[in-house]
Formats: sequence, structure tokens, C-alpha cells
Amino acid sequence: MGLWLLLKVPSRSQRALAFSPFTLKRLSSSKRWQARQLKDHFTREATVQGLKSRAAFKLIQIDAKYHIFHNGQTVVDLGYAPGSWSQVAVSRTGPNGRVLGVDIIPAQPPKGVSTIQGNFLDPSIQAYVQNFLHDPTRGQQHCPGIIPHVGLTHETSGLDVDTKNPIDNCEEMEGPCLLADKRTVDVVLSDMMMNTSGMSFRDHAGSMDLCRAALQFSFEVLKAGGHFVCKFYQGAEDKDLEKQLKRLFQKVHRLKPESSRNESKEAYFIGLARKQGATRHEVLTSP
Ligand SMILES: C[S@@+](CC[C@H](N)C(=O)[O-])C[C@H]1O[C@@H](n2cnc3c(N)ncnc32)[C@H](O)[C@@H]1O
Repeated sequence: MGLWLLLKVPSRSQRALAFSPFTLKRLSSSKRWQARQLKDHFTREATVQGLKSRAAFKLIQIDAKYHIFHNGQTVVDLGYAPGSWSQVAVSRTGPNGRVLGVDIIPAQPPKGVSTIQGNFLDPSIQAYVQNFLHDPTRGQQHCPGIIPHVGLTHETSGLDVDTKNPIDNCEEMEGPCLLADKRTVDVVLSDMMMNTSGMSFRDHAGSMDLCRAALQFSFEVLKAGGHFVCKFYQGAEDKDLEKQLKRLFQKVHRLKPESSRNESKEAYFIGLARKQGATRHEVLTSP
């Protein structure tokens, strides 16, 4: 099914029809989960539209509200697997854009997406990602001869695979590893979330670590005027993160998309238009 269908967000009445509480009666919790998946209209609609998961609708709704994407942009999708956000990004930035997904787990990259497998909290992975992005022709959707998939493992060996340790690469470069002209990215997306433990404080703290890593990365790579979308697990520290975001972006919104499950504590920060003159110290120092 073509990605042109991505504009179709299921209507409220369709969703109401899709869910009947009576059908869930007396089911065990795992069966209830399965039934919920089957009945959930976003899940069914994702299948119909050829999307890798219902999570796509969160980004579609965010884009409908804030107009994040344009043709030709470079997008980095942190925590991309299984890849529905990347599918949305490819469809909205192509044919001249490029989309790079990063995830700790291996996944089949969606068409047109370059991917790097690794733990984004590891500085060597971040250095590798920055190296990749520094060359604006790497990973372009329309660029023939480039296999749109890179990785730190050898399983992806092919034309565009750099199998050297990223730290070695840094040491080979002249001057400091962090290049002066490295702000090549228009949009940073982060839907990263580790497996939740059910302990709110712990899940919140883990989510804040991932958000801070995404913010620091955005400080390094986002162009002036660039945008940031970041999932967070709500809790005591999210106000401080919001303050930091306000120092880097002209506008910051907090959103719980309609397609995000009510029982989940997840929400999203949307940072619009990176400020030109924000300093590292003011953005990255905790308030
Ligand atoms: C909710 S899923 C993302 C769904 C994705 N946006 C989509 O539309 O298909 C969260 C992802 O974050 C990834 N993740 C969690 N911690 C990570 C880390 N430290 N580094 C890289 N990826 C991470 C997980 O492996 C998982 O695939």
C-alpha cells in the first residue's frame, strides 16, 4: 500500500465503532492485550496503510499541527525501530531528503532509510552518527549507487558501510572530532524509550537520560531554524527539560497525541525553530 495514504488519520467515529468494552470481558490480561491490538483502530489502520506500527499516527498528528517536514530535509530518527516514524519522514521529505534511523536493536530498515545500530547513550555511537551526517550526500534517498543502510555490525557490509570503529575514525580526522560545520540536520526525532519497568520514577529517570542525549545531539547537529520532536515519560524532571528546550528553540510545545494510549505516561515535546545564538552552556546546563 502506497505511503500517500499517510494523510489519513482514522476519524473519531471509526475509532468508537472499533472498540466495544463488552468483548473484553473475562479475558486474561495477555488476551486482553491481543484483543486491544486487534480492536484498536490505529493498529488496524497502520496495517491497511502499510505502516510498520500505529506509532506513525502520533508523528502524523504532530506534523499536521506543527508542519515539521518539507521536501529535501535531513531527518535523524532516534529509536527508529520498527520504523513507522521513518516511513512518515521518508514520505514527507522525499525524493531529495535523507532519513537516518538509529536504534539499539536490529530492524529491517524501511525503504529509503539509512540505519545505524547502536546504543545512542554511547558517545562513540553519537560520534559515528555525526560523521555520517557531515557528508550531505550520504544516505540521500534519490542517490543511486548508495545502499541506504549502514551499521556498526558486519551484517550490513555493502557499498556505503564504514566498518571502522567510530572512535578510530575520529582520531584519523584532522583537528577536533566535532567539526565546526556540522549542523546539517533539519529535524531530530526521538521516540526512544527503554522497556518500561512499571516503576514510574525509574521509567521517568531513564526517559530523561534519553531525552537529554537527544537534546545534546540536537545542539550539535541541528541547523538554525531546525525542529525537534521528543518522547518523554512524564514526571518530576520534565519541567527542567522544558526550560532547557526553551533556551534552544523559539517555541516549545508539550503534546499528548490522540493516538497515544491514555493509560501511558508518554507525551511529546516539540521544539520549533532552533535559535541561532543559543550557547552550549545555557542549553546544556540543567536549570
Ligand atoms: C517506541 S519504540 C520507537 C517506535 C518508532 N518511532 C516507530 O515509529 O516505529 C522505541 C525505540 O527506542 C529504542 N531505544 C531505546 N533505548 C535506546 C538507546 N539507548 N539507543 C537507541 N535506541 C534506543 C528501542 O529499541 C525502541 O526500538
